Amino acid sequence: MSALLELQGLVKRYGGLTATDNLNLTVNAGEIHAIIGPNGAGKTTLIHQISGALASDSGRIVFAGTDVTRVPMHLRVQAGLARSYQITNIFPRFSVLDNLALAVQARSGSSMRFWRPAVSERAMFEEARALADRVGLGGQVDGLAGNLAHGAQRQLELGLALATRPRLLLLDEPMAGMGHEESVEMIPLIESLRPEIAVLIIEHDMDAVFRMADRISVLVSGRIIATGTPDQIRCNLEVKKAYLGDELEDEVAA
Ligand SMILES: Nc1ncnc2c1ncn2[C@@H]1O[C@H](COP(=O)(O)OP(=O)(O)OP(=O)(O)O)[C@@H](O)[C@H]1O
Repeated sequence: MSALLELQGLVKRYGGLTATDNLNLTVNAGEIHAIIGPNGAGKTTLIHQISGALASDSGRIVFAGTDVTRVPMHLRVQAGLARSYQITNIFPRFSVLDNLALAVQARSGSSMRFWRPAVSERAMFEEARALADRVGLGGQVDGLAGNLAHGAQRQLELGLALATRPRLLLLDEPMAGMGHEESVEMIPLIESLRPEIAVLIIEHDMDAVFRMADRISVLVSGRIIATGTPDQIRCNLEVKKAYLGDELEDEVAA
């Protein structure tokens, strides 16, 4: 597998606190790579740095062979590095289909081409419909986005991110606030992105992480202490000592 994203010696400081501490990480094309770690380990900070929402103090972020460390967020999105939400927000009073169509238009539109639509309206809605099907909302395209259940809204956010045609999707706790049934629907959806789209996911639901991930990296105090397959991480003594311990044995009994 080839490296799609490489983080080299990445650092982020908040005053005297080093939240990302000389961090190295590789995400391969087409893999689902999960980052787990205790509260305050630096997971959200890291996702912000990769997406471009937060500037890094030092180190390099290389995406698809290009150094994007100083590249603004919208250009990272155009290059195929997208984050689930915060790319396009849901318009609650628009239908599911219209939300997706707008996201398609946002991707294909360009300020240099404002005098004519970048894609025909028909093509735009066809793509929006295909995206709705892909994220399991094919039966709800006419409903208002604001009326969707919580889990379905997360599915729509995923659809909006897919409208950017990412090569790497950053997912920050996609199952947060979901009930068991909603999580169970989300897992195959994320798995279905592979191998076309690589996924870097932060998720507290250990059961979901250990089911889905090809590889897991464990983040403690801003440093990756281990990277490996779910089985390797499950058996890693340093990981058990530093973080997972009994919690992992209870939740992810092999
Ligand atoms: N804007 C900020 N200013 C100062 N310190 C911050 C800021 N954001 C985060 N921190 C600190 O940086 C460290 C890493 O925080 P971060 O939110 O990235 O961790 P996390 O692993 O995502 O935590 P959680 O699992 O609880 O969401 C923590 O000690 C946190 O208190």
